[in-house]
Amino acid sequence: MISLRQLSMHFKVHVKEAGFVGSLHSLFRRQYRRVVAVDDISFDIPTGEIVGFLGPNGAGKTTTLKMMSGLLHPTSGTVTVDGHTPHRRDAAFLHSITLVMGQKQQLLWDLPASDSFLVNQAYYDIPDANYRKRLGELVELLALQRVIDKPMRTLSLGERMKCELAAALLHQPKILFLDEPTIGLDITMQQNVRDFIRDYNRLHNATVVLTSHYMGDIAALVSRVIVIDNGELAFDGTLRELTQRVADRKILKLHFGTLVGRTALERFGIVERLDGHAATLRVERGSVPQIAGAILAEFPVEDIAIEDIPIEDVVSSLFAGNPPAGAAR
Ligand SMILES: Nc1ncnc2c1ncn2[C@@H]1O[C@H](COP(=O)(O)OP(=O)(O)OP(=O)(O)O)[C@@H](O)[C@H]1O
Repeated sequence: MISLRQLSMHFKVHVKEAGFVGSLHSLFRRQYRRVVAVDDISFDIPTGEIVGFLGPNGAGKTTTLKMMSGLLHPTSGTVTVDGHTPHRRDAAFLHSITLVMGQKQQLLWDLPASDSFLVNQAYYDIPDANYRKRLGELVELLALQRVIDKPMRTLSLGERMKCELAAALLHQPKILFLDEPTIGLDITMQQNVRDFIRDYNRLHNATVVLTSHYMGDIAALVSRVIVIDNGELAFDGTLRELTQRVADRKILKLHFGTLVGRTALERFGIVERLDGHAATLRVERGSVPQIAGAILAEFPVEDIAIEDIPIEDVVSSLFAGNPPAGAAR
């Protein structure tokens, strides 16, 4: 179980004055600005859950992950991970977690991954038999057979990411902090990494906390999303609840018995698509029953379906800096 209580992180940032004279000034009279990266966040994550962190750039997601994995000491509040206080970084805690940062490579560039794996074996004190078994499983699951003996610098981005994941999981952590694990990967490789994370979660009942800008990762993996905006908790619930709360519109998919003109349909909502007898309309959520009724009365409708706004659209509006209205759970 991971528990955050009123967790905050403030950074003190040196403010430099502009120009040469300003730089001189700053040398003698240093001025600081406070950046509130995380502001009074509380939530619990039970063992075995996969949680997605969403929010615009600079919202505080990575800072929260760093506090949960013990890289940063919170300014105030508490975080406990399976009873450990992360920033104390005691051995039992370090053995139970892993942190993978998609933007930051941790394996040595000039060495093959197999050498870095041995370093991790020594660091985590993994007995030989266990090491060979786990490595075998990871190499198999991630299809790394032809990759691990080549120097990292000769590998593709996707191959490097898979090696990073293998190295990060050799000690079989129960808690995975994954910061943009699929960044820069092509679609097939993203899918492979996603499948792998899901399998690992099921196999080991591992808790996974994930940030990603890729909707595919979120939709495929997480049962719960936590939205952070401007350092604050903006939403905590399921993807479906998020869609319902954020989207003030719904989609009407219609199939008509005859051709229907665009202008006739525009009276009811935004026409997203009109293709022969098929049309897609975006309509106000609250007016769906009246609009559907009026369309059915006016046109020869053969089929009608009412759907939520695609989750991709919901999330891209979050990343565009329009946080969901409504209080956190
Ligand atoms: N070491 C630091 N010193 C000063 N400010 C920092 C530091 N680390 C993060 N920040 C600031 O804290 C805020 C939150 O940053 P953070 O990296 O946690 O956001 P994020 O949600 O992970 O963003 P992104 O999606 O772009 O990775 C930002 O304003 C960032 O500039």
